[in-house]
Amino acid sequence: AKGSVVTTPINSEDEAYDAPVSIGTPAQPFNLDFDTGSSDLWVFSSLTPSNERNGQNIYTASRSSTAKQLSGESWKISYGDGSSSSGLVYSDVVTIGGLTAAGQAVEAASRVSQSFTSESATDGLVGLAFSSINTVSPDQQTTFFDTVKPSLASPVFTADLKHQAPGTYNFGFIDKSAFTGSITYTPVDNSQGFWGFTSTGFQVGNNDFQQESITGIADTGTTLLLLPDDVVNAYYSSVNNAQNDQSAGGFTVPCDTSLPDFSFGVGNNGAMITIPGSLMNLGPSGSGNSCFGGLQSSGTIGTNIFGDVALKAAFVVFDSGSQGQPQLGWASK
Ligand SMILES: O=C(Cc1ccccc1)Nn1cnc2ccccc21
Repeated sequence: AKGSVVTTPINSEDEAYDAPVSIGTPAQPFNLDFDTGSSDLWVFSSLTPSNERNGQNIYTASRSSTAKQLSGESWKISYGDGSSSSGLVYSDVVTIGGLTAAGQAVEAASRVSQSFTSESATDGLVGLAFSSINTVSPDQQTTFFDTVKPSLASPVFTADLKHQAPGTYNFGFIDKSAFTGSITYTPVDNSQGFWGFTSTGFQVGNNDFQQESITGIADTGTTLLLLPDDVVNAYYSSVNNAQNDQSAGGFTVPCDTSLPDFSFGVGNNGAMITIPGSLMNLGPSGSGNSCFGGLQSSGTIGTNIFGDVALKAAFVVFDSGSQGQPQLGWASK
């Protein structure tokens, strides 16, 4: 089987990307954030207090003839940015891009934190990291990808995010028309449950390539590209009037400045993904006439994060192991 679903930026800053998902019988429609940085499929629900909702679609299990509560099961998740949600668990039919997962764990929120409430465009998340970090307790559940994997023509999914334009998540196949050149594969360390890999280094504009092992995760659920301070300083030191403005939350640049490209190395054959300078500006920072940089410090996080700013410059293959070992494939587009 194969699936293909269109994913769309939720706002003019490409802050996150939603895609349509149907849950239950008859189908209840949702717009969910596909997140390769977590492994819970959760939705706003009839359990979510009305003062924590803001127009989101809600899942009502009692209206689905195929919903079954997983008794005694619950979930509770917190994300790196401090946001969180928790609730109860049902199994139900979940359809994404023509692919149907019967008996998928659907995590119904009985509470959500403020940033989820205020993001009215997003009704929840589809976790696409490894099932080893799914939070359902006492019986851990599988991600949508793991649930449908046995039925897929190939145990892969791909992410093709775009700047201010619809992109695509495909399941079970690689669309050769979606990228240029060849795909460079690199091994994945999934010991922490993420799509972890090591980039071989970086390049600012047309300067020399800087060889530096940069270990991080490919995370569609994170907006920014979060890298070590030496990389971030090398980039912004090449931008006139760039400044690290704590009141803005990081590096800002003058909004009318053309920015250098930023490239990062993948694989052991010298391949690079190049983020055009235009995509390194995320728009007004909220203070002064400065704009917020798409590259920021991973500082105290403990890992580097190749978020949407990086991923939207590439066609990315999340390969769970057609060769036994999970791997990430990177291609330009
Ligand atoms: O939380 C983060 C970014 C982050 C910030 C600081 C430390 C570590 C990571 N991304 N993310 C990934 N999936 C998410 C889902 C919801 C909210 C944020 C999400």
